[in-house]
Amino acid sequence: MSTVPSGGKTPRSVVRSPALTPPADAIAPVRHPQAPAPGEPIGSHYAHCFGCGDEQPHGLLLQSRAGEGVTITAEFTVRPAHQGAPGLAHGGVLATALDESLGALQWLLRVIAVTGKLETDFVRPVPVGTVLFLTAEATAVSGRKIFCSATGRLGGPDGPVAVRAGALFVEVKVDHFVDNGRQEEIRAAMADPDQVRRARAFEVNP
Ligand SMILES: CCCCC/C=C\C/C=C\C/C=C\C/C=C/CCCC(=O)SCCNC(=O)CCNC(=O)[C@H](O)C(C)(C)COP(=O)(O)OP(=O)(O)OC[C@H]1O[C@@H](n2cnc3c(N)ncnc32)[C@H](O)[C@@H]1OP(=O)(O)O
Repeated sequence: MSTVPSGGKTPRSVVRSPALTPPADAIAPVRHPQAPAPGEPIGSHYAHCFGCGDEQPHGLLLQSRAGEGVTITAEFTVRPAHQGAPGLAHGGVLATALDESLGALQWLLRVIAVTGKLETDFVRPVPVGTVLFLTAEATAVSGRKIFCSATGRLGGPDGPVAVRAGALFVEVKVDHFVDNGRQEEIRAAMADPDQVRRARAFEVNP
């Protein structure tokens, strides 16, 4: 019989697909001079975002803070709306939390990017009521490609690892959203000066 506690897993090395390995000529990510200071909260990029928006009552309401270098920390409280099995978070919701925390790195790089690839490891079940403590880090940049990884821990920043992700984000222009988003929401976003300012600020780099 295993001595591993219920729900626990022996740590194993993470194997990522080749697309998540930066090429030899990739460079280290550079923290933008106007990035929020370490410890500063990173606001929602869009009020209707399922990951961080406060106008999504069943969303994750994930809250992020800037860390040192090109890192962020984030917290997500698992609520009953996020269940997959009785009393446990849905894996897709946990993937969303990882995706959103990785997305928040954009505030430190000051580029707009979308997830091209997201690889997730579900290490431990995450009960409803858990506060998932996430860290995310940009690890390399190659042209428009941003390589990054994230980890989610149960109950505290030093809690047991529950989820991990490796990801590739691809830099895009604001037009990516304008050209592809449903017109109703794009029109509303464009009519909101704060939203437009937020988006345009990312397109002007020193
Ligand atoms: C007015 C409204 C404005 C709203 C925005 C406002 C503010 C934004 C500010 C801040 C944002 C802050 C936080 C955001 C937080 C969000 C977190 C959630 C993020 C998401 O949840 S976002 C949704 C899911 N996401 C998508 O909806 C993407 C759909 N997709 C596409 O739109 C295209 O697919 C795209 C653009 C990815 C690439 O298309 P493309 O034509 O531009 O470029 P291309 O294909 O050439 O790829 C270039 C290089 O990336 C490699 N590459 C690409 N994809 C790969 C893959 N899957 N695996 C391996 N490599 C891949 C290629 O191999 C090539 O590599 P190489 O250069 O070496 O050849």
